[in-house]
This record gives sequence, C-alpha cells and structure tokens, in this order.
Amino acid sequence: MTTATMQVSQKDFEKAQEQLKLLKKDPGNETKLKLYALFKQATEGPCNSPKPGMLDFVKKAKWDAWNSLGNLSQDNARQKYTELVSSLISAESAGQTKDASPKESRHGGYETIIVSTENNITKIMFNRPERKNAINHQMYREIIKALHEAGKDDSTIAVITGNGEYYTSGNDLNNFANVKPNEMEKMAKDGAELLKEFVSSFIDFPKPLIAVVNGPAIGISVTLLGLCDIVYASDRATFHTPFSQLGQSPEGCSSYLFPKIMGLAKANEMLLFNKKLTAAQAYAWGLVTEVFPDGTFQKEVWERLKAYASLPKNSLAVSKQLLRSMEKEKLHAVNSKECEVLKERWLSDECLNAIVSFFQRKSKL
Ligand SMILES: CCCCCC/C=C/C(=O)SCCNC(=O)CCNC(=O)[C@H](O)C(C)(C)COP(=O)(O)OP(=O)(O)OC[C@H]1O[C@@H](n2cnc3c(N)ncnc32)[C@H](O)[C@@H]1OP(=O)(O)O
Repeated sequence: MTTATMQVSQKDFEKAQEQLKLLKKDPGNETKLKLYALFKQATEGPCNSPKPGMLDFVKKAKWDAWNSLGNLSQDNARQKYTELVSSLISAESAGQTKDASPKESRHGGYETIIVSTENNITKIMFNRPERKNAINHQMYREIIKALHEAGKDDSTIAVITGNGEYYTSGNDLNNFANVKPNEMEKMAKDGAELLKEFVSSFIDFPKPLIAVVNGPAIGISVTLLGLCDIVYASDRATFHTPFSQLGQSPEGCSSYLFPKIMGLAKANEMLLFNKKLTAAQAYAWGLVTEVFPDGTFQKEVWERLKAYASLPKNSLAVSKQLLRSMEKEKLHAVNSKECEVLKERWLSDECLNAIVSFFQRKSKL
C-alpha cells in the first residue's frame, strides 16, 4: 500500500496544479506564498538559493516562505500542497453552490435504490444493505429508470454507490431461484433482455458517471466499472468477478473493456480464473482511478466531486459523449454477444449446480 499511496500522492499533486488554475477567486497573498513555498519544496527540496536583498520585497517574501519549510520532505510538501488546493477548491465550490442548491432533494418512486440530487450531482445508491446490496430484478429496472432520468435532469454528473458495508454483491442469486423446469428457457430469455437493457443504459449514459466504491464489489458491479468515467475506491473495497466459479461468463462489456484497461493477461486472471483484487491492485491494473483511506473516503471523495460538478455542465457532457462515441457501436455489439452467451450459460448444469450450492451454503465466495 505504501507504493500505491505515494503514487496517488504524486498524481494528486499534478491534478492539484491543474485544479489551482480553475480557482475563480484570488486566494490572497499569504495563501499564494504558502502554495509557492510548498511547490518549490515539493519539486526542488529545501531552499537552496541565496537570500535576496532586503529591498527586493517580493523575492524576499517568497524566499522566506520557502526557507521556513526547513527540511520538510518532498513527499510531505506534495501532500500539504494538494490538501491546501483541495481545501481552497471546496471552500469556493461550497460558497458558489450555497444559494443555488442548498439541500439534497430525494427522488421518489424507488424501493431498492436511493436517488437524490445535491450540488449538481445525482447520486444513485444501491440500498439493500441486509442482502449486501445484491441486485434483484426490481433493482435492475429501478437503476435503468434512475439513469434515464439522471441523464435528463439538471445535474452535471451522476454517481453510483452502495449503502452500508458493501458496494454490491452483484446479481441476486435469487433471480435464478424458484424457477420451474418448464420456465427455465423463459427465465434465461427474460434475464438476457433485462441485462442487455441494463448494460445499454450505462453505455448510453450522456454525462460523466462516477463509481464511488465504498466496499466489496462482486460480479456485474465490477464489470460495469469499465463503463464508468471515473472510479474512486475505499481501501476496504475488493473487486471480484467469479464467473467461472458460478458456471457463468463475463458481462458488462468486460470481455472487451477489461483487456483494453488492464491487458489481456491480467483480464484473464480476473475473468477466467476469478482473481479477487484489493483496491491497491485494482488501481495498479487501471480499473480504479484513485484509492482513498476508508476513514476519510466519503469526505475526500464528495469534496472532490463537488468541485468537479461545478465545472461547465454542457462542456463536460459533450466531451464525455465524444469520448464514448468512438466505442459506442462496438460496446453495444459486445453487450449483445455477452448476453447471448449468458442466456445459454444460465441453462447449463454448471451454472445451476453453482446456484444450488450457494443456497445450500456449501459455497460462498
Ligand atoms: C437479470 C440478470 C442479470 C445477471 C447478470 C449477471 C451477473 C453476474 C454476477 O453478478 S455474478 C456475482 C453473483 N454474486 C455472488 O455470487 C455473491 C454471493 N454472495 C456471497 O458469496 C456472500 O453472500 C458474500 C461473500 C457476498 C457475503 O458473505 P457474508 O459476509 O458471509 O454475508 P452473508 O452471505 O450472510 O450475506 C447476508 C445475506 O445476504 C444474502 N446475499 C448476499 N449476496 C447475495 C447475492 N448476490 N444473491 C443472493 N443473496 C445474497 C445472503 O444470502 C445472506 O442472506 P441470508 O441472511 O442468509 O438470508
């Protein structure tokens, strides 16, 4: 984790320099001197230039600020610089959004998810914590509806996350339970249609979509991360796609996107051999954008997202659509193919035995 934390810190440092340029208000001379000193310390180490003359006020103030940092390490200076920028950005965005959007507004009509909008962000939250947020048929349908509405509402970005300990444990295996033998074909056909529509609503989502992975993620909730634009994860999160173990096959366009994201060899370990990744591994393999300590995860992530959601909405939407347009047709074709294969898998003995084992409590992941 140490290496990952250092990498994250360097990446944050570079992002912070970019974010600083977006500040609309001048933060004042004292803060600017602090930023200058931390930047010099982070990039060059302790102050090593000769002290300017007493009458060169500006240079002397800068030199004093840098020199006052003594032997602060470059890593610590990067960290402090990043934190300072982040606090300036959130203070500004809190000020800007105060009057425009003072309260969270909750969207009605959902039972398995919570949908709300605040600070130009529509949040879709899996909400069956007692079932580890397993996705039943109703939840698939409600997420399709929520994404459709979020795509058209006034929000700038949308976020998908989980309530409680889990992000989600993936497909609710009860979706396969209590099906009579003569209804198996229909169950598989209806399931494949629902899945195709569900994944399509991620492929076609017109605004930036951010996954906030608060805890363990399993199955389809992991594959869908490839269709999200940013993935933030708590260091408590894990990423598991146990398709072979369940006698099933990859979905969510992962058979195409995972090899692109992490390379074929690593995608094979996840999609064929059920390799479960820690958050640090998922970050190293490119599936996750950034990992945060669980203790500060919510605070850090939402502060960051608030700042992003104050960027120009239309510019973000057209840029997202431009990026997605290069791949859209291909993604729909992959989705169709994956659903076709899964429809057959759901009728196989391998899959049925795995479901029976789960319910007999012989097998848990
Ligand atoms: C339209 C169909 C589209 C299908 C798309 C294809 C999608 C594929 C996938 O997503 S594959 C992944 C499927 N998920 C799983 O196989 C996970 C199964 N669950 C587990 O292995 C474990 O429950 C666990 C590791 C997630 C958590 O274990 P533990 O901490 O010991 O908790 P419990 O098992 O006691 O869980 C509490 C309670 O929740 C029920 N539950 C959890 N996850 C699921 C699930 N995915 N499906 C059904 N039920 C689930 C669990 O059974 C417990 O219920 P109980 O209290 O015993 O009644």
